[in-house]
Amino acid sequence: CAKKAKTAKDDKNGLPLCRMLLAELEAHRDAWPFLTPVNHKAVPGYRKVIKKPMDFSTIKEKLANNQYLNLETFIIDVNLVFDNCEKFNEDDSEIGRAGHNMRRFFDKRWTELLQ
Ligand SMILES: Cc1ncccc1N[C@@H](C)c1ccc2c(c1)OCCO2
Repeated sequence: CAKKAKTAKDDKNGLPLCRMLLAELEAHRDAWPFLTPVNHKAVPGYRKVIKKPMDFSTIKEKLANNQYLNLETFIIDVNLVFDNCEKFNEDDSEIGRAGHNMRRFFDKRWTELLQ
């Protein structure tokens, strides 16, 4: 059969890379709104507006349970955190700005690591 393309996305190093990237996200000063699931009882409207909640602790759990096929499926969940943030929060707000900062940081890091 055709030799599988060797890229960081699907080779055996994909998952250690995900764990490293997640550790960096969790350690970031602007990670605080994203560390645990949003408590929809404390945040009116959240459950209705955000169809697929995601946060760093849930991603960590999914990594531990081997629920990510490769780096690609991991990146999709990380981007979901930031897309949910943009949908619910004003750009000019504490949480909105934290989301933009975290997305910028993440995009820079995974593209650097993939080169
Ligand atoms: C990412 C996000 N988007 C929209 C709303 C919340 C959150 N984060 C939660 C943890 C959160 C962050 C900050 C809070 C809070 C909850 O509850 C009230 C006090 O301030």
